[in-house]
Amino acid sequence: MLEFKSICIHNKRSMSVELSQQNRSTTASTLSGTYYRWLTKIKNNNNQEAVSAPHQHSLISDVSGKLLSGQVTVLTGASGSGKSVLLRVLAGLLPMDSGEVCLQSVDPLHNPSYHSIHDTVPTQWRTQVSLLAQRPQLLEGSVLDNLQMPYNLQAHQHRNFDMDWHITQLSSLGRSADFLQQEANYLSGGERQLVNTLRLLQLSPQVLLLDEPTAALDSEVSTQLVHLLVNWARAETQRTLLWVTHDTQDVMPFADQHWSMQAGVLSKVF
Ligand SMILES: Nc1ncnc2c1ncn2[C@@H]1O[C@H](COP(=O)(O)OP(=O)(O)OP(=O)(O)O)[C@@H](O)[C@H]1O
Repeated sequence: MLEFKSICIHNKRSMSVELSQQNRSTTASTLSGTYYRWLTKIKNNNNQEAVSAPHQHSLISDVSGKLLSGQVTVLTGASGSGKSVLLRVLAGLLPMDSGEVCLQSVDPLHNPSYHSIHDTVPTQWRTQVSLLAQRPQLLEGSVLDNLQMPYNLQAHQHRNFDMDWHITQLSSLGRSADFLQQEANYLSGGERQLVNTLRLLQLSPQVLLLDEPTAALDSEVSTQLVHLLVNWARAETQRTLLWVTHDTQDVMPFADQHWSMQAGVLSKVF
């Protein structure tokens, strides 16, 4: 289960205003007279702007929620409303200005443990809370090279690559084992997303954050991928999915929760 509370993120403009205010204060303490009064006036003007228009400077405002184990949560909202920003924060890829994200796990003896994002090494956090990004980055080489790549990383060196598992998943996506030998550089956008998805799923994170995973796929493969992801989530009780999409048709029948993001504010639809 992943719980997040009171997350706030300001955009760069407001951060640069805050920083420049701090710099001006430091400089002003060494000055006096006209220049000091001028600096104070600028500072006050900036403060008035921030007070009169607080939401202009927030990408995410006081956002809280719970992703329960075994559940699929669908997140919708207008373009630019902050959905991807929230996913990146939960994955530990974007720092928050305030708030908490906490992962609850249960060991084989059913003892719960809690890990705060603030106290966990980022690489360790991302082995359990993984983001499937909108624009997949693949390396030069074959599909197989890309799928095997994570096992070179220290965080996954103790795991073994399972070729049979990949062939089974590819078959459910209408692809034969020959797909593994294709050059990643020549893949279509949709095929790149399939490789990216399998590359993450094989590592078995507890929380999977999906940023429009079916956007580049035709409707047949899109339906196949939705089934693959939902089946994957349901295969282990601790897994949970947070699914950002503009196309709810395929995934909504599997949704346990539906959230909506509007201008950085999260609300519950059900
Ligand atoms: N690191 C950042 N610093 C400042 N602004 C950012 C940053 N990342 C995103 N933004 C801005 O935050 C807003 C929300 O972006 P986000 O990518 O979360 O939108 P979205 O809801 O996922 O949209 P879409 O549905 O089109 O993918 C946008 O205006 C974007 O320009």
